[in-house]
Amino acid sequence: MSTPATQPIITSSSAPAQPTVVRVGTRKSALAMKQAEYVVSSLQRLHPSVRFEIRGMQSLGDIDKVTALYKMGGKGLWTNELEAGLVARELDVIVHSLKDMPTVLPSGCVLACVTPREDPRDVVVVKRSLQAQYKTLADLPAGAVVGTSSVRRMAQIRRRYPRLAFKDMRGNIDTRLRKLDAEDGEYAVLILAAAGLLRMGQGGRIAQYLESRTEGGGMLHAVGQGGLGIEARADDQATLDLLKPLEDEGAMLACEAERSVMRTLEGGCSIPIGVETTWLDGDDSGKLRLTATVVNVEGTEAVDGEDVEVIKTREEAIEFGKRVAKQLTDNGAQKILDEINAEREANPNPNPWVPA
Ligand SMILES: NCc1[nH]cc(CCC(=O)O)c1CC(=O)O
Repeated sequence: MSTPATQPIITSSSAPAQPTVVRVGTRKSALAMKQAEYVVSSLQRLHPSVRFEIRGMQSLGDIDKVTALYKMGGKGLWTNELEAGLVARELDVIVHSLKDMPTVLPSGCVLACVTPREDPRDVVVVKRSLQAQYKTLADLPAGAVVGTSSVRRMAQIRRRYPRLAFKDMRGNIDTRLRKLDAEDGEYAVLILAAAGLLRMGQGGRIAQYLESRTEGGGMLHAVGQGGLGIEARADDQATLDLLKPLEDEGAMLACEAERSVMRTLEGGCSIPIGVETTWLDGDDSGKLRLTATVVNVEGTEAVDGEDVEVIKTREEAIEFGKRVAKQLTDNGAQKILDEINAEREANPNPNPWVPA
């Protein structure tokens, strides 16, 4: 059979040809656009002959600012439209805040690359007019209002500082800072991710870093916090090859372990879980410590788990995450998870849960 003249000549090399245009999808928020611009400029330097185009898309979570987030389903709220575009081949990659990326991806989609991680910790931001008086959570007087929509953050802080009050706070980072600083505003502090503030050039607003060793009470961050995840189609080898050199292996392994804890525990629903991962004894030891906590909404109960293992591959990271998840369920996390799920089904929860 003769080959029609219009068909490309297939060479013996298995490497797919470089694409000429790569369409990069992202949410349209200022932070998401900044993150996509960072990824695109890094890719552009690596691959000068490829054209990278950013497509900002509004997600359901951005468009509907009224419906309580938990009623909109939680998982995938920020990413469903983008993934539909990826599957339909209208996009070639998606740049996500890893923490907003579901732990289970649509069939045919993969987490292709995790870039170097920004500081994963949560931080305290103090209202401008109170900055001279208060530097840390421990400084705050009884009844001071902490702004956060995250059950994970609220429950962990409430456990250590039961005298503080909590109030929902939604919106993009700039909106939240404006609401915090408003003269007639009721918030004393906000809890935010260091990463978002740093990327938005607002690092100067950070008053206190929260972590497991924070004096007065530890705080574990969200799964994937501070990381950027790049999603692509599993069968798009040419694009996967373009992304490979951007990967930070240490960040990828740590984030895969964190995501595995979450994936193992969550079943059908997102859950309030805090984590912390640390590479021990220098970069080359391969020894990863993973700490995790599951908290109840009231902040009265928490179940903790921790382990150290040598992790060299993605598969090992995922198995490690499963073992820490098992430790959490062995220690009683299932009771907390069942309560959260039962409450969610039974009653339109006045405290919408935001996966932050
Ligand atoms: N929940 C929203 C969200 N998703 C990603 C970030 C920025 C930090 C990051 O990359 O983890 C934020 C803001 C925040 O939690 O303060």
